[in-house]
Amino acid sequence: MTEHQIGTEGGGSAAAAPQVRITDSTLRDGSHAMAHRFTEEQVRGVVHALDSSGVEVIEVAHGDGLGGSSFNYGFSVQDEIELIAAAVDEAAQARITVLLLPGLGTVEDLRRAHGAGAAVARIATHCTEADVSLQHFAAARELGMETVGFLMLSHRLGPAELAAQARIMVDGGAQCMYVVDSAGAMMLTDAQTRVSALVAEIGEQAQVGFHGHQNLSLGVANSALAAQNGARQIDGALCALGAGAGNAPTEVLAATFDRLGITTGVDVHGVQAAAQDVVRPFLPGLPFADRAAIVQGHAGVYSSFLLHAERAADRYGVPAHEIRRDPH
Ligand SMILES: CC[C@H](O)CC(=O)C(=O)O
Ligand SMILES: [Mn+2]
Repeated sequence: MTEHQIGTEGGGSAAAAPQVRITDSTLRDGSHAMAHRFTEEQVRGVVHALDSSGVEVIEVAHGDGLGGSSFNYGFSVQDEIELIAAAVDEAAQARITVLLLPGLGTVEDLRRAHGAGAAVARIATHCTEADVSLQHFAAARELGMETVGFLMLSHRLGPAELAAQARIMVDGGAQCMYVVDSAGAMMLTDAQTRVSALVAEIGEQAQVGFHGHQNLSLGVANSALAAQNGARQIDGALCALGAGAGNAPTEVLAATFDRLGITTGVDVHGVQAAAQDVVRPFLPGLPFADRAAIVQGHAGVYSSFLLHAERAADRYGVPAHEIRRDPH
């Protein structure tokens, strides 16, 4: 085992801080699969269930982040600041996080989210564009928020180049840097080598995280390998609700980490109940690796394009998987 590996052999007493922090993104990434139609009642139900299961960080925003509600990306049915405030009100111990894509969301949006009680700011850029996030990290730190950097479509850069982009965000104020498999395209070694490279580059100053999608059904396996290679923050969503074939399911991550001896502080049975009894009843359909989602994972196409491809498929009578044609 290396110094970054964890699990049964690494120990961890009952009183110790969890080895991995699970951030649940049902109410943000899951918003893509809901066509951004979350209601306050649904938000309160999900937050209550996650919070009472010990999930420490819960993400709430439009699927494309703060300010995403628009003609281009799809309008939210209820204003995201109202949903954030409801989530903050409902949570007894969990902190609410928001995602912001510079250019889509603004520093002013971040201030509003902070004003509604959001405590963690996750700033996301394409994996080659870390430098566009600097003013947003500065603003988040000034507001006293915890900061996380999100390098989207991380499969598009090799480990060393990705680590160099992570370094830019850490120097700008990020306290954790995520390897983000937006397309669910990463093979097992892709996730391992990228997480290891980030740990080597920024591990002294910041944590490393992993966000996996299920397009090739590797989100959970990649998340487990990420944790075993030094990632300390891992994302999930109840019932896998998320863009493309969905995210690594929170309830499966919790059970898998438990079996691996990796502590998360999450009640394994509580999140299963949250998925089955709270989220499943309002799902429009179960996230699934159908043909269009597999094509997306195979070709490395952004998962949030699925909804738009499906709408275009309906409109123009062309199969969604052909719109996102696989170059391989
Ligand atoms: C548009 C934001 C995006 O959905 C962020 C994310 O979750 C990802 O890249 O996977
Ligand atoms: Mn995602």
